[in-house]
Amino acid sequence: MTAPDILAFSPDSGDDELLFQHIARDLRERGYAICPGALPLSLSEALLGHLDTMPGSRFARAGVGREGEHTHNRFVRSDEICWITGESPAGQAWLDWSARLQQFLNRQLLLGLFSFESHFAHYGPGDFYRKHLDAFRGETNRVLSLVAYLNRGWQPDDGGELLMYLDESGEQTLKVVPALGTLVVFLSEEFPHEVLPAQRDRHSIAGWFRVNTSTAERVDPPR
Ligand SMILES: O=C(O)CCC(=O)C(=O)O
Ligand SMILES: [Fe+2]
Repeated sequence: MTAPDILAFSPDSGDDELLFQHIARDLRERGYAICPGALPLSLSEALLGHLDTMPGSRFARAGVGREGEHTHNRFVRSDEICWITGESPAGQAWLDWSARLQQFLNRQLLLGLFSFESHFAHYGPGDFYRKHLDAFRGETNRVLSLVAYLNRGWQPDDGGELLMYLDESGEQTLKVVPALGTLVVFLSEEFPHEVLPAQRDRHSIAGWFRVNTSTAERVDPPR
């Protein structure tokens, strides 16, 4: 297993431009970017504060599959999610920040990202999400996946890593610790990945930038 070098950002830098440049460069060069401590601290704090106030009833068991084939398959994933609509100030701040990233990447990489959907995810102890792709080649308009972790004090033996498969053979993998402020961005069609079970509650946001296709009117899948 080889872990490519990862450039860390100071969470206090407050300089989105530098971070966005780093993400754009890594996406261009290898199709993914992993940025520990990169989510602006004020945004992390706001999202954590919001999570604290959210009743568990706002979360619903996550499903898999597209519209017609949408199912709740406990063998594939066992987390629960809550879509981010922007009705809370923290949710809106997240959407604003993601919109700035979208605009930057569109300018730099001409990706034509058109919209963004995202949800909070909660994995309880033992929960997992088996190996999957966020988009299937030619079948969907999810282009870029964005994950942000919201876990203070994550310890090495807490588990819950994101395991990314970097090559077709599945030999080259990368484990990402879901520590507060770590961001992962990757081409949705290119990288299978899975969430390993954790020993404790694991909070994150998962989001997808989409292009506008002829099927864009459909709710596809977000559920
Ligand atoms: O939380 C993570 O590390 C990744 C989640 C994920 O793969 C997904 O929601 O599609
Ligand atoms: Fe995923």
